[in-house]
Amino acid sequence: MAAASMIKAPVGQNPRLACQTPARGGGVVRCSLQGAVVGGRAEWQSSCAVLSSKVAALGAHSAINGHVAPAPAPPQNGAVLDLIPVSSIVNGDAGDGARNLPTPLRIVDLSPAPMHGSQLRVAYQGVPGAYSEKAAGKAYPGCDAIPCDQFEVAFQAVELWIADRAVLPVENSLGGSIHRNYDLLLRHRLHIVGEVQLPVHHCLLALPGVRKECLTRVISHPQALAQCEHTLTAMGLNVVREAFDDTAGAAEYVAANGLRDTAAIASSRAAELYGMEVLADGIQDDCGNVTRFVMLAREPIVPRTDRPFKTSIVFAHDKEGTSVLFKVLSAFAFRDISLTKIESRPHRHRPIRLVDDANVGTAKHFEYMFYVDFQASLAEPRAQNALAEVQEYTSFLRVLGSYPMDMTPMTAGSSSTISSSDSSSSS
Ligand SMILES: O=C(O)C(=O)C[C@]1(C(=O)O)C=C[C@@H](O)C=C1
Repeated sequence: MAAASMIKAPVGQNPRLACQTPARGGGVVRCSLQGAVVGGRAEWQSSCAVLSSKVAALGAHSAINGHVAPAPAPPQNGAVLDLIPVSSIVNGDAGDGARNLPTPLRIVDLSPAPMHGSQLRVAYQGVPGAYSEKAAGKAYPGCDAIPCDQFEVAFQAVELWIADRAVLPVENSLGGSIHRNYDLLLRHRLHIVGEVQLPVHHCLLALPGVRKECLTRVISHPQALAQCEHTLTAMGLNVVREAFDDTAGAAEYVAANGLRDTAAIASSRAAELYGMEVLADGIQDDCGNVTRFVMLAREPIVPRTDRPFKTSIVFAHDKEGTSVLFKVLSAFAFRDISLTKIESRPHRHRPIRLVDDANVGTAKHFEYMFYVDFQASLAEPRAQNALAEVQEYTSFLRVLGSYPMDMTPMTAGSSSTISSSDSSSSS
């Protein structure tokens, strides 16, 4: 994996944000997989079927990224884009006279990649040595891993064709959900095309020669600090904890500034990269510490039924009471579809709802977006029927992706390669 220089967040306003945010202005939209407005149950089912066939057709056409259907190119100021392979012209399919014609531009030629090559470019948050970089390598062996200084930048790198995929953490077995990425999934239009689970093995790193007793501070990513909290206390260290953007970045910071009173929590690879010493190995509070990452792409993959799939959705409702959530969950329970995750996040545009004076006027309700992962493929009729039913109960529903489950056994320290339909075709 080659590492590029880090992509930084653009300074100033982001003109793309408005069109990337669904349900803007406080309203709720009814949308299908592609964000189109749809109506009742029958329409939902037919749009599922239409989408499946469209994606399948595109997938068959794709020569760029294996099973992932090619996305439309970003607007190119009137440039004409053509997916016809150059070889069909050069090989004479278009007649002798065509041999001297200029070669048509292809989508891949227009990519503003900093390291343009044949490898898949995968954006992750952090600097080399971060766990996210390792997850990118596990998801897409041999990829060009592109470091980004923020999660948001990794999303934009894919949207702007600087990267082909992003690999981002969404939950950890000790620290729980990484809420920022749930919010970003909703604000951006990328699709989840896979998941990868990474055992996370933390080390306490300090400059060579520094002893534990000299430490007054430990810095790391908040998730890493949370995952080591009990061990740090049990070690008897008299240190303050400070949050840093990412684990490897914390190690780099200590090394670059020659801080002899500060340790970083990071990987052993970060120790090697930044010339740090490992003071303690395996300091996570649980030896089975695992972080789940999702792989994101501009286009969805073709849902299949020949292997275990997971589907991720997000929904909101505007009806009073709690029965909506109960009904939604029952739509899966009645079809024997297991849920693997449920997460609620405050509704960005409707965080509080005031009840009017006639209803005493003091009650305030928080409103939520619900994220649910369930174990079924969107190609299965039971999943389509469950979603059709969910749509009847909700005011907003979006499918974030239907993708192969990471089935690798989670033994401590294991980092075997997964083979999803997306990753296996990309390396
Ligand atoms: O800081 C890193 O190394 C990361 O890759 C980020 C991150 C996270 O956001 O959860 C990833 C895995 C670990 O759980 C700790 C930190």
